[in-house]
Amino acid sequence: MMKLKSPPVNSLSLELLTEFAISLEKLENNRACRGVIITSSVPKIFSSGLDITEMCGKSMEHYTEFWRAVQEIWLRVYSSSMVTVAAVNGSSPAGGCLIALSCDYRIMAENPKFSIGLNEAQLGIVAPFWFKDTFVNVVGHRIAERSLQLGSLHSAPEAHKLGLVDELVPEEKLMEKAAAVMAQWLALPDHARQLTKTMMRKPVVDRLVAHREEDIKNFVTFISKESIQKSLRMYMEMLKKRKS
Ligand SMILES: CCCCC/C=C\CCC/C=C/CC(=O)SCCNC(=O)CCNC(=O)[C@H](O)C(C)(C)COP(=O)(O)OP(=O)(O)OC[C@H]1O[C@@H](n2cnc3c(N)ncnc32)[C@H](O)[C@@H]1OP(=O)(O)O
Repeated sequence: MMKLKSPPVNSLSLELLTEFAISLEKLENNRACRGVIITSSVPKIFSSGLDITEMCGKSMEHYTEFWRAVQEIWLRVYSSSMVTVAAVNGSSPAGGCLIALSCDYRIMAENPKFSIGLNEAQLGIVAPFWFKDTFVNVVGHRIAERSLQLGSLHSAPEAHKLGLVDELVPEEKLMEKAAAVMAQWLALPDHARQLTKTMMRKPVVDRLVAHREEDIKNFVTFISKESIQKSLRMYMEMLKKRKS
């Protein structure tokens, strides 16, 4: 099991992304480890997505390093040879949702206060093509398009209805259910499951691998624009105001 632990809200900072990638690599290289459940040890939050402070007021070099780390974590989770189950035990906007979408199966706590989705448009930013492709592969083109254009965050019941999560279970049963799903998936021979997973996901993975440097350049150019920086600053202010 891998538990995201970066209070208060599990923002995906460069440090957390780097630790996450190293832990995944260790598991991937351990022949005895055939599956991983990804969850959070922060109450009510799976992950608040990418750490916005990493994308605000920093240098081009920093944005480059940060975006490479974001790409890396997606590549590792999405193309993992292990069975990956997301036990979504709290809200999961944007980058947090991407991690869940990149797993093989998603189980979410059935709490209507928890929400999940790719809400980038609400921040005035655009989800890159590989976020979009991952989303489309889970929910289909029409639902993904509407949800992305509106930057929707869906309540747990709504997310289940749309197919964004596979199952809802009472909060106290989440880990038990995740273990049961893992056992079901691990009952199959690894090689057949792995080859099938690769067949389904390879085109999307290959697309980023082929355009990785271009994608970094696009991100750095986009995020460095003063208008985008202003939107991000306003969003952070809104988060702080909402609190007080
Ligand atoms: C055309 C070419 C295109 C190329 C473009 C390429 C790429 C651009 C796309 C980049 C992709 C970005 C994806 C992302 O993940 S962006 C992040 C999106 N995340 C969010 O919108 C979530 C925001 N947070 C929340 O909604 C809430 O915090 C919450 C997660 C629901 C939790 O609520 P609550 O428990 O009430 O906690 P607070 O709101 O009080 O937060 C506590 C604390 O944490 C700070 N914070 C929250 N989220 C983030 C974050 N993502 N990054 C950094 N900091 C965050 C919040 O400001 C509070 O701080 P203070 O205690 O200091 O006030």
